[in-house]
Amino acid sequence: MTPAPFAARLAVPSGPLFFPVTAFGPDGSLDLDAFRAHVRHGVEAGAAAVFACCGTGEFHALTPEEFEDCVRAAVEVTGGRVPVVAGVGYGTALAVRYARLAHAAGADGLLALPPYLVVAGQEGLLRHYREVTAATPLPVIVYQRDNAVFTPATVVGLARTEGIVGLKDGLGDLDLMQRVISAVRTEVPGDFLYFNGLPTAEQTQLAYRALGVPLYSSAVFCFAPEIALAFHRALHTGDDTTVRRLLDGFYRPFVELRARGRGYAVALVKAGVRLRGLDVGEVRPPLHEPGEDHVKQLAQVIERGLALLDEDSAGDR
Ligand SMILES: O=C([O-])C(=O)C[C@H](O)[C@@H](O)C(=O)[O-]
Repeated sequence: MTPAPFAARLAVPSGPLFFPVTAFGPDGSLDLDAFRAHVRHGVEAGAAAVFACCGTGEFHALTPEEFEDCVRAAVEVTGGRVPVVAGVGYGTALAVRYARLAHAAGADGLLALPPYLVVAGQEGLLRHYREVTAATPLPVIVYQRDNAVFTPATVVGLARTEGIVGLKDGLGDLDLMQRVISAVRTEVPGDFLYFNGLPTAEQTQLAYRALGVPLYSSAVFCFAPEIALAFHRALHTGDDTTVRRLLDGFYRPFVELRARGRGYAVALVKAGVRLRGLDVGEVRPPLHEPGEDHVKQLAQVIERGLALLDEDSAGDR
């Protein structure tokens, strides 16, 4: 059976979008076995797509060889059950190189991270993403955040580019997002995918959904797939009581803890995966490990989140 085109497979996701961490051994080298186990667990738990080597996957800390090995491992483990999207980034030449490596490794699509370091104008940004997209036949999702923030006109330009299928927003400016969605809807025929890509996107997903953005990334899915799945299900079935219970009892404390340290967006997620029993190692510099006290608090937050699910099923009985 020919798999449905990439955008159609993502448009109505059957579960959370999974951004796995990348596993490292005690000496800091890549641990592909642990990475495979992490990806396998996520796909079997119900991920709708695997976004390998993105922000949560420490793209910035991987050599091109490690990147290719990880993407290939994710593709093998996933076995076509759900799409594998690989992060690509840095300046145009390197981003093109990563895109080709991802293509060679069998990825189904690319997430284009912001270009490295410079703050560029709209014209240069558009050219950058067009060149990266032209490098392979893979569909590309452009990730808006930090130094890559687009005007509605630029997103119209991106959406008109053959191969660019969507925009993932990590900025959180709802007024801008509304204008972007309106401009693309008015000026570009066909579907364009939008993703809420803010850290712990569940926290803001009610607002994004109201704008017409049904898709969101989930870092929580890495270490508490039960909670991420319950939230996803509740959101999609209109179970507002569960949505609110998880937001109040789990997501808010997690978001607040995640804001306590620089780099916790990744380091705390990795600590969560270890707490749940899979040794994916530590983050690589320049990130650093969370303090012991914060890891303890994370364990409590996870425990409380899991207990909320028990309350939920007890209520069903
Ligand atoms: O590049 C990345 O890893 C992401 O943007 C996805 C994350 O899951 C993000 O939603 C987060 O950190 O919560």
